[in-house]
Amino acid sequence: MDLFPIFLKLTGRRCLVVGAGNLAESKIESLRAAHADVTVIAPEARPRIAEMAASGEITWIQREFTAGDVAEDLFLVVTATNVGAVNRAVYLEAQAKNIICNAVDDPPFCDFYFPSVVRRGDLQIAISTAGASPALAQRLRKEINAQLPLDTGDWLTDLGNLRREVTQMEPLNEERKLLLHQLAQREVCGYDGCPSRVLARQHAKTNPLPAIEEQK
Ligand SMILES: C[C@@]1(CC(=O)O)C2=NC(=C\c3[nH]c(c(CCC(=O)O)c3CC(=O)O)Cc3[nH]c(c(CC(=O)O)c3CCC(=O)O)/C=C3\N/C(=C\2)[C@@H](CCC(=O)O)[C@]3(C)CC(=O)O)/[C@H]1CCC(=O)O
Ligand SMILES: NC(=O)c1ccc[n+]([C@@H]2O[C@H](COP(=O)([O-])OP(=O)(O)OC[C@H]3O[C@@H](n4cnc5c(N)ncnc54)[C@H](O)[C@@H]3O)[C@@H](O)[C@H]2O)c1
Repeated sequence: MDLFPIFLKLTGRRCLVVGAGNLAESKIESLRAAHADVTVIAPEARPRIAEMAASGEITWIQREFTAGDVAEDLFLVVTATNVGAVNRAVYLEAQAKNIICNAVDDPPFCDFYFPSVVRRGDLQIAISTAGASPALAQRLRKEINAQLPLDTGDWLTDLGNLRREVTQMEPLNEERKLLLHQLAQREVCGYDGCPSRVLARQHAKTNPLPAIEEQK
C-alpha cells in the first residue's frame, strides 16, 4: 500500500476523539503532544483522560456518540470505542464531511494510520508498515530507541541554532550547503569555543553575505 508520509502541524486545530479507553488515551496523548485542541466524547473515561478534562487541557463531553457529533470545523477525528459499529458510524460521518478519520485497529475505516514513533526533542522518527505488522513497527521502534543517544534532541537544538546563525550570515551557495552538511556530522556544544561553532564562524568570515545594497 502506498501511504503518504507527512508531519502535521496540529497546534490549535480542533480534533475529536470518540471513546476514552486504553487506546483513546494514547491517541489523546499524542494529539496533545502536538498541541491539538482535543474534544472527547465518551460515557466513561480512563482516570488520566478525566484528569486532563478536569484541568481544562481537553474537553470531555460525557455521553455516547450521536449522529451529527462530527462537526464541520473539525480537522481530524479518531474513533476508539470498544463498539465496532460506533467506530464505523463515526468514520462514515467524517468521510461524508471530508474530515480525515482513524478508526483504531480497523484498517478499512482509516484514512491514515498511526505510526510507531521514536522521539528526541524536535527529532521524530515515524515507522509505518502500512498495517502489515504493527508488532514489527513496535520492535523497530524499540531497536532504534536503544541505539539513538538520549541527548540527540539537545544536540539538534544546538545544531538548529547554529544553522540559523549560518543562514543569517551567509548567502545560499554550494559552500554554505557543504558547511551545513559538515556541521550535521559533528557534535555542536553550547560553549563559544566549540569546534563546530568556530568552524561555522571562520566559514562565515570567508563567505560574507553581500551588503544589503548588493542583495537588492
Ligand atoms: C504503530 C501503532 C501505533 C498506535 O497504535 O498508536 C499501531 N499499532 C500498534 C501496536 C499494536 N497493534 C496491534 C498489536 C498486536 C500485534 C499485531 O497485531 O501485530 C500491536 C503491538 C502490541 O501492542 O503488542 C494490533 C492491531 N493493530 C491493527 C490491527 C488491525 C488489523 O491488523 O487488521 C490489529 C489487530 C487487532 C485485533 O487483533 O483485534 C491496526 C493498526 N495498528 C496501527 C498502529 C496501524 C498500522 C501501523 C503499522 O503497521 O505501521 C493500524 C493499521 C491502524 C491504526 O490503528 O492506526 C502501535 C505500536 C506503538 C508502539 O509501541 O510503538
Ligand atoms: N486495548 C488493546 O490492547 C486492544 C487491542 C486490540 C484491539 N482493541 C480494540 O480497540 C477498541 C478500543 O479498545 P480500548 O482498550 O481502548 O477499549 P476500552 O474498553 O478501554 O474503552 C472503550 C471506550 O469506548 C467508550 N464507548 C463505548 N461506547 C461508546 C459510544 N457509543 N460512544 C462513545 N464512546 C463509547 C467507553 O466509554 C470507553 O471509554 C476495542 O474495540 C478493542 O477491542 C484493543
